[in-house]
Amino acid sequence: MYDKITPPTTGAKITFKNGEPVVPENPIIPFIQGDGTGIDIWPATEKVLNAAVAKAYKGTRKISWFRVYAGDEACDLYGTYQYLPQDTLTAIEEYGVAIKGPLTTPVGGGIRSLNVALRQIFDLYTCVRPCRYYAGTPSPHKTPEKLDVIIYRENTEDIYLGIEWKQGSEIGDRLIKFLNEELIPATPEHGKKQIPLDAGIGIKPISKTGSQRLVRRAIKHALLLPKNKQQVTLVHKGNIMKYTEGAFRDWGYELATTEFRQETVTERESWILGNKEKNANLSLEENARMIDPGFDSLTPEKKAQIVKEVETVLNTIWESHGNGKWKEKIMVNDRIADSIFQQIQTRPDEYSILATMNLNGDYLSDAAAAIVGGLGMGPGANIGDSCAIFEATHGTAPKHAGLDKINPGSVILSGVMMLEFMGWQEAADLVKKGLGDAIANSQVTYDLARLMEPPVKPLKCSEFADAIIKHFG
Ligand SMILES: NC(=O)C1=CN([C@@H]2O[C@H](COP(=O)(O)OP(=O)(O)OC[C@H]3O[C@@H](n4cnc5c(N)ncnc54)[C@H](OP(=O)(O)O)[C@@H]3O)[C@@H](O)[C@H]2O)C=CC1
Ligand SMILES: O=C(O)CCC(=O)C(=O)O
Ligand SMILES: [Mg+2]
Repeated sequence: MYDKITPPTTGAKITFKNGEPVVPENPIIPFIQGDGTGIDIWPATEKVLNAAVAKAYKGTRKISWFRVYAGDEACDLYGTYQYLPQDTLTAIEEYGVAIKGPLTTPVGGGIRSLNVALRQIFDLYTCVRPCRYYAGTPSPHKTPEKLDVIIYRENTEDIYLGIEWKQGSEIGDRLIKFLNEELIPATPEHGKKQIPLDAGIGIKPISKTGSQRLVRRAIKHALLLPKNKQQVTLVHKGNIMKYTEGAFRDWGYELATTEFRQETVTERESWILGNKEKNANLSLEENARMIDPGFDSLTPEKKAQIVKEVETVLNTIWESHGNGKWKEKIMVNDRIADSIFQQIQTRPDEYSILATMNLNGDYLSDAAAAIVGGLGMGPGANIGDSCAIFEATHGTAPKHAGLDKINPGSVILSGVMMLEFMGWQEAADLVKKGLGDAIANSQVTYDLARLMEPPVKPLKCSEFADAIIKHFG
């Protein structure tokens, strides 16, 4: 079945039932060490996860690691350009849950992202990236503890689908000609716009199915959070990209107010209900004026539309959501993407789950990680209906590779997410405690040490792993 790798002789497969993992006591879990600093981070991660499982379950549970290859080391083993060998894909498909270090993607040309390819091949449509603060972590932000968000990033479409044509390529030029001469003139709203003849072209597909399955998972997660964190914010640039990013927002609201009607309230609905609660005699038009500050300057048609919106909300959900009942529901709101970058800094405690499309989520996850300690503290999971691959937010950080220096925190915390996904909460809790206590005792790698006041002597990557294990208690 495999060409150059052999699965462990002990252990069993994780399977999936209705999208949930069914985990044996001794699961076989494939791992990709990764390029660049993967060589430092992976051994540290494996050591910490093994120690936590051994301590939590005293030998009754154990992970059998199965080394599989991707990136540079795959080319070393399988031959030139064999960046993502079939063996690796077969192993991940067979064993269902995997964990990986970072993989290199060249800019401008060369291979497309192996990271993105894995997400697409296994339809891992949800990228989950929690950004939470561990006490004692130095941060450039004054109140990093106020940020506690989980980014739910759509993981398979948007411009990451990778359908692009290089400037000057034959098909790219044909496409521009076709658009300029036929499709754009046939679309009156585009007026006399034309695409520059020397442009590269990329396609940005955002589908209803892709958007709604992502938002569905985000809302399901919100249902499990404490009441004060039960909120999902749809992040988009829909003012500019109306039929892609704007549609993501609309489809998100549509899903929330149909599939989760009893569990959710939208921000606009909460305003309408709240206005009526404060003044039972408020007319529909007065209510409409209060939810839309520019109401009086709108056209009659637009005014009528908003009055109708108010009427529909009051007719359909007053009974289930009115008289303050909406305060017990999951709040679904939306924010423009550029605004959310400043909001997570200026009003971090107002946000909880941020549901995004692929590109916005990529940007936002590095920005949010920076607030809580940097890319060394940014874990992640790529989750589909029958497979999950855990990986950090950061990349290969090549200048630090092989120096036993880099912070393994993000991949270790990705391992924590994997243990939680498997239901091995006791082991996950041990790692979180160990990592939290190591940081609280200023036992940290260079990235955090340099931000501490007064500065502390940094631990090596491997020493940080040992410190975490010592702090299991
Ligand atoms: N999922 C994946 O596998 C990903 C892969 N990549 C790929 O990685 C390669 C390198 O990308 P690059 O843009 O340099 O981004 P990286 O995320 O690899 O690194 C950028 C900088 O972030 C800091 N950093 C990254 N990881 C850590 C860590 N574990 N601990 C502490 N600090 C960290 C370092 O800053 P400093 O030097 O200031 O300390 C580093 O120089 C590219 O080929 C890119 O495509 C990128 C993102 C995700
Ligand atoms: O695949 C890559 O090289 C980059 C991906 C990335 O930045 C991310 O998923 O956060
Ligand atoms: Mg990224």
